[in-house]
Amino acid sequence: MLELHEVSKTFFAGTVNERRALVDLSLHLKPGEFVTIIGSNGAGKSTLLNTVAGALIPDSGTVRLDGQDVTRWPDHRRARLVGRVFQDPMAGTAPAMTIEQNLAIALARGTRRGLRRGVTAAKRERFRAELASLELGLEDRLSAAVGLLSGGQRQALSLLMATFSEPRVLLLDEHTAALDPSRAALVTELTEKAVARHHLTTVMVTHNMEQALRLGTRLIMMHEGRVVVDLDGDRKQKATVADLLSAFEHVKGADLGDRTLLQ
Ligand SMILES: Nc1ncnc2c1ncn2[C@@H]1O[C@H](COP(=O)(O)OP(=O)(O)OP(=O)(O)O)[C@@H](O)[C@H]1O
Repeated sequence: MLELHEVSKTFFAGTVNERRALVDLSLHLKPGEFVTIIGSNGAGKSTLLNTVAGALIPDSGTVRLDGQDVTRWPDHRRARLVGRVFQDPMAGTAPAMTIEQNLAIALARGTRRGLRRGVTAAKRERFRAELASLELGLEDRLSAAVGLLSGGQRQALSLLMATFSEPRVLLLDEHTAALDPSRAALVTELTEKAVARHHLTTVMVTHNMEQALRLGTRLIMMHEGRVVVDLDGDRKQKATVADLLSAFEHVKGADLGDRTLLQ
């Protein structure tokens, strides 16, 4: 479903500021696989997601999505294939537009500009039903400006917008990190439901080790642009925070950084 083969990306190559963000990184995800990614600061986690989304083109290597080589496709060309939710609740939605306008844009994602963005009665009914599944009462606020919603509500809406057109891969970039604990728990629960409902192939970056262990079917740890630990099946199920910490200790020079949460 998602195949990264020997992908490398270096910023400011050949200067004193050179940063090797991804180093010959290979990662193959089967359909429906849900991988959580942890790693030290600057390990390359966001660069990996940007490379899958097409926000960054790698220096070398290939990215294949659903069997197609998308390595050189710009992000707008991949929009239909990739859903993404960012850490910042403000990033995924247009605040001045209404809930239904935002949903209409998400539904039209990847189709030709200007086509099919209008809100018809049939679409409105679908939006109402989808919003009701969030259980936040948003189905009665279709005409409300998104800027009026709380951070948690906006993140739930962003998640819905990223998933309801069933992308081939869903990218979650620390999408619960900016929320208070109860809202983070709600968005996490909605994430699990959406992934299960649409059988989404998912890549989630998190600094929360407990979350990385509990969610998903596979866990990878990155360091200096490489995958240094890759656990799935029983090995992931049985792993503990202590195991992850000890794995980090065995990676030369690894520093968890001050943003990592152990539970
Ligand atoms: N647009 C950019 N321009 C220059 N350097 C960049 C850029 N994006 C990332 N880098 C560098 O590439 C390396 C990997 O960064 P990246 O943001 O992918 O790491 P990360 O694992 O997401 O880190 P964090 O957990 O701190 O968010 C870092 O050294 C970073 O400074």
